[in-house]
Amino acid sequence: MAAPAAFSLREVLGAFRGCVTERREVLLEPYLRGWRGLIRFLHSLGAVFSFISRDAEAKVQLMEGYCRGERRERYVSLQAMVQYELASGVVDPHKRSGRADSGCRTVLRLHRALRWLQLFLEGLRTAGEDSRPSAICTDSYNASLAAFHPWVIRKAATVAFCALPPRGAFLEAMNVGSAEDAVAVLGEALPYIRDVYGITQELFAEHRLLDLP
Ligand SMILES: CCCCCCCC/C=C\CCCCCCCC(=O)N[C@@H](COP(=O)(O)O)[C@H](O)/C=C/CCCCCCCCCCCCC
Repeated sequence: MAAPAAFSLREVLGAFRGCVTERREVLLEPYLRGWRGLIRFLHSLGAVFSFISRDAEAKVQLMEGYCRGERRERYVSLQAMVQYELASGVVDPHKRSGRADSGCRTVLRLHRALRWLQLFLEGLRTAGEDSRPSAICTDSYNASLAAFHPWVIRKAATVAFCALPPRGAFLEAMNVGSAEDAVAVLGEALPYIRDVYGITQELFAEHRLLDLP
């Protein structure tokens, strides 16, 4: 069997660039492809991150199942998915209980993680050469995802972040050339990630889906 292709930041950039349509809809196929690329990168960082990649992978897989399933036309975009799952009662923003496998709930977890990613990449791009990815990652996590995680996950995540390589090695692992090249590609990728995050946030807020249990 062929070895999985190496991570490239350009692929992730391409996926997130292809997410938003002219009508400002977020397409699920490239969205999940972007996540697949990120998970691949996480694998390359070692087994200490596997509890994180397993969770992200399970969520992406669940969504891929919907995108290829019987109701795939309902899962072409986030907007179509929200409309369908609300109309069919798969999710109900007024009830505390809800289906743990709904698309809206699953995307909400990825969406919150996208905010972490945005902060982390912004930090990596703008911090000085002596900065440590572990510190930037911890700060970005505390400012975003941590609020949604119980103590034990926060603790495990913070310990794992300490294993991140130094900035130079981290940027080179993105496979776009030198650390300077990687910083330039991050600068290109960030507006697309920000846009996808902003549209999703607005959509979920409009339908009161930001607190789905
Ligand atoms: C552009 C390349 C450079 C950056 C590369 C970053 C690669 C990151 C890849 C994946 C990010 C992980 C996404 C994690 C999704 C977590 C979703 C979540 O919040 N799940 C929790 C709640 O789910 P339910 O129980 O409600 O179903 C779940 O409890 C979480 C469990 C695992 C721990 C999650 C810790 C998240 C830390 C995020 C930082 C990742 C650190 C990567 C270091 C570069």
